[in-house]
Amino acid sequence: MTDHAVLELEHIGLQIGGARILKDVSLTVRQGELLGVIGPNGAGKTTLFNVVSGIVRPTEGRVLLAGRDVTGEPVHRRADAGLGRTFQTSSLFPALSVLENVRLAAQAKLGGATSVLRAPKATDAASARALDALAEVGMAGRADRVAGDLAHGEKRKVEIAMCIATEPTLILLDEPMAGVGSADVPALTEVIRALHASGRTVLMVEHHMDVVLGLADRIAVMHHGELLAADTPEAVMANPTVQSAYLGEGL
Ligand SMILES: Nc1ncnc2c1ncn2[C@@H]1O[C@H](COP(=O)(O)OP(=O)(O)OP(=O)(O)O)[C@@H](O)[C@H]1O
Repeated sequence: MTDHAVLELEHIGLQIGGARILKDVSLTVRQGELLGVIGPNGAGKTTLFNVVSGIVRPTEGRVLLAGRDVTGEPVHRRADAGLGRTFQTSSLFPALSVLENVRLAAQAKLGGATSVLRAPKATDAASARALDALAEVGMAGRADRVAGDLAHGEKRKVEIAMCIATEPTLILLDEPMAGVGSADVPALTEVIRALHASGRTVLMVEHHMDVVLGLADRIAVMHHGELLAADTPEAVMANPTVQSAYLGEGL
């Protein structure tokens, strides 16, 4: 991990109608860091992710990617700037093969897919990148399978491969364990651990506390739209404010 800030959230606020969904959230993600975001249901975690990726524009504050203010920029410009994201629900094309799914993601980033002259070369580069990404998540052996036929945990791995095929500088994982059977959680956890070990920067919302505690360098705790704490897993678990926010919710 370095001190270089990949993402900076400065005093983020979001007001929708009379409701204050996010309140003065300031947070920095450093290069190579895995930062877990936790909080009870409705705390504002997904909304915060949407602010980072550009789906939702905050009513207050700034979002900086690698020091550049992207607050007013749309989703695709942030993707061009190095932001990669997975979603809570599956984003795979079920009728296409695993490789085709990942290649489409790589092609979208490499460009050239719409150019007749550059298409073959771009396709080769995209295929190579897609195979590398599949190997990284342990799915190279499944490249020719129809995506819709995969087990849920495997689909999640392919979605992560699609994300890394775009070579992002910051990866947002939105509840990567959502819908994954408990038997598949350890393998998926290891995929995320390996992503982090390879030096990638990851911001992850996850309800599975064991997973977050086992993977994160730091944990940010959201509650009622506020950031209660952002600290090491040990410090967060020992924090009385965090404990009371989770009272009755089984921290
Ligand atoms: N567009 C919107 N209009 C009104 N309220 C909204 C909107 N988007 C989110 N909210 C509210 O903001 C709060 C935070 O929602 P959010 O989905 O970000 O929470 P969360 O921490 O991700 O919850 P969960 O863990 O259940 O996914 C909730 O009370 C939600 O109802």
